[in-house]
Amino acid sequence: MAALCGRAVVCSLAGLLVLFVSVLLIRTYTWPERAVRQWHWKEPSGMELMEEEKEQLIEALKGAIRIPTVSFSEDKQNTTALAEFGKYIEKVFPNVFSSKLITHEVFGNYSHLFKVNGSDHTLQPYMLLAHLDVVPATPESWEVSPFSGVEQDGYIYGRGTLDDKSSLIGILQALEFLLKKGYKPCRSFYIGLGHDEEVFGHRGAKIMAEELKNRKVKLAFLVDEGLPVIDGIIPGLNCPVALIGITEKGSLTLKLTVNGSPGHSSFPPLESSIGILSAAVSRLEQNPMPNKFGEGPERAMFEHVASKFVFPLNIVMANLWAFSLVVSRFLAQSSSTNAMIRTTTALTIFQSGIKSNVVPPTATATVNFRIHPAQTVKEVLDIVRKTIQDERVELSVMNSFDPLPVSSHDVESVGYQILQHTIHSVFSGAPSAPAVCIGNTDSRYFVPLTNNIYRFNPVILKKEDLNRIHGLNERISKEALERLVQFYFQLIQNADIDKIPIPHRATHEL
Ligand SMILES: CCCCCCCC/C=C\CCCCCCCC(=O)N[C@@H](CCCCN)C(=O)O
Ligand SMILES: [Zn+2]
Ligand SMILES: [Zn+2]
Repeated sequence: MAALCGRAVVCSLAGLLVLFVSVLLIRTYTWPERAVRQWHWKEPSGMELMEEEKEQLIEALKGAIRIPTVSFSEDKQNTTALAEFGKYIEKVFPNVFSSKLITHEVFGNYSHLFKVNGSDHTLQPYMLLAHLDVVPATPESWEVSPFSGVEQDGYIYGRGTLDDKSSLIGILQALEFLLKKGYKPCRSFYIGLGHDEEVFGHRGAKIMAEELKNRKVKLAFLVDEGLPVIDGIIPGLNCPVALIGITEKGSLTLKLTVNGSPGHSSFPPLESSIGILSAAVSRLEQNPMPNKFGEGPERAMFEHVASKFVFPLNIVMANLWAFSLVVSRFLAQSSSTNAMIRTTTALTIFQSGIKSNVVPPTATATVNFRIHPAQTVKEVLDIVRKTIQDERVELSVMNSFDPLPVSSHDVESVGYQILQHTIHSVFSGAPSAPAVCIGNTDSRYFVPLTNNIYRFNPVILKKEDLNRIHGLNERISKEALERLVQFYFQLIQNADIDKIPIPHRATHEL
């Protein structure tokens, strides 16, 4: 009897296991079979650049890098360089500045807004954004001078080659080439070039967005800087994947202050302001914000590219219903993937003390949180207070905003489809996936103008290049720069598609 029962249990378990494995395999090998509406794409012209055009493009970027448009803080920018940059683009892109199709305005002295007037006024305009300011660079730590625009081994080096002068020059150069070829757009579009993105964009992009809103402009979609085509960044993903930022993390910057008792270091207080503050920031770092994998759009990103993972990770990614805990633990292991799954905590400034035998009265620290789409500023603040649990640590909010709305990214979404199609043809069939942009962009000011904001940097980025953004030896290969221009060249032409999709066969999305 007991033996019979035992056998029944074993059979049931085996049956369940077979069922479980079958579900895993069915989901893996029929995934993702989403129907994509096929639009009636016109063939964009002139995909290949001529040698002379390539040379012009490379010189245009080098010249832009040599103008040190550095933003140190909101009140400290290199305004001489910002003004020079305005004259520079006027000289390098004469057709853009003289075309009768284009109007040009300056905002906040150094930001530029172009409107390229299309022939079909029934089509809603779209917008391309980039910025001309850059973060500071410490020349002594670089292999080449960061503002020399030096070319070495097929790369152009310099601050801004990835963030964001390459895109700025790419957009203007693509338009310059198109105008030279006699191109006239059907759909109108705006180009916004902000001059203070790296220090919040209050005087550039924010003012431009407010003015467009006053003019009652509504945008079909907007493309700004953002996530790249990643290559080798997610272990097990066996091809480059273009990540399209359909939302952007929120941000909270806190200043922590401890006022203690100052005095002679020969009879120090039992607890100093430095000690109390250090313990508080250490608690914040040692207790990361909760893992939110699966509660925001990051889950869709993995599902989109599930079939591109090597075996057996393809099974795991196509079955996140069963494996999301394992995957989230795995993603928490590296800083770039960790940033996708939780609100991050970055200790960025720590200040106290003036002399070795003086106990300082005050210690301050700045902590920057990037807020996961499934959380809010308020929730993060509550967790911070609970984690620090020390009333001697005063908290003040320096700036904050909640995560940005999720843009449409379905088969009916014109902007997303135009972007996806352009990526597919320029990046040799690379799949794209919706994702969460972990950095912040000027595009957030345009939320009142459109529900369709996409943050995408048309450059392939490998793991070893990640730290060059805002870091040392920032660079772009000449080949990547050419591809970037081809991307904007095609995007502008593809955006001329009308609103009526041609019903077509269902096919793989990727
Ligand atoms: C599944 C993991 C995939 C990880 C991929 C990580 C790829 C990271 C590559 C690029 C980073 C994206 C950067 C997006 C643009 C950020 C622009 C920027 O630097 N913005 C500043 C604004 C500063 C405003 C004033 N503080 C920022 O976010 O700090
Ligand atoms: Zn940038
Ligand atoms: Zn930046």
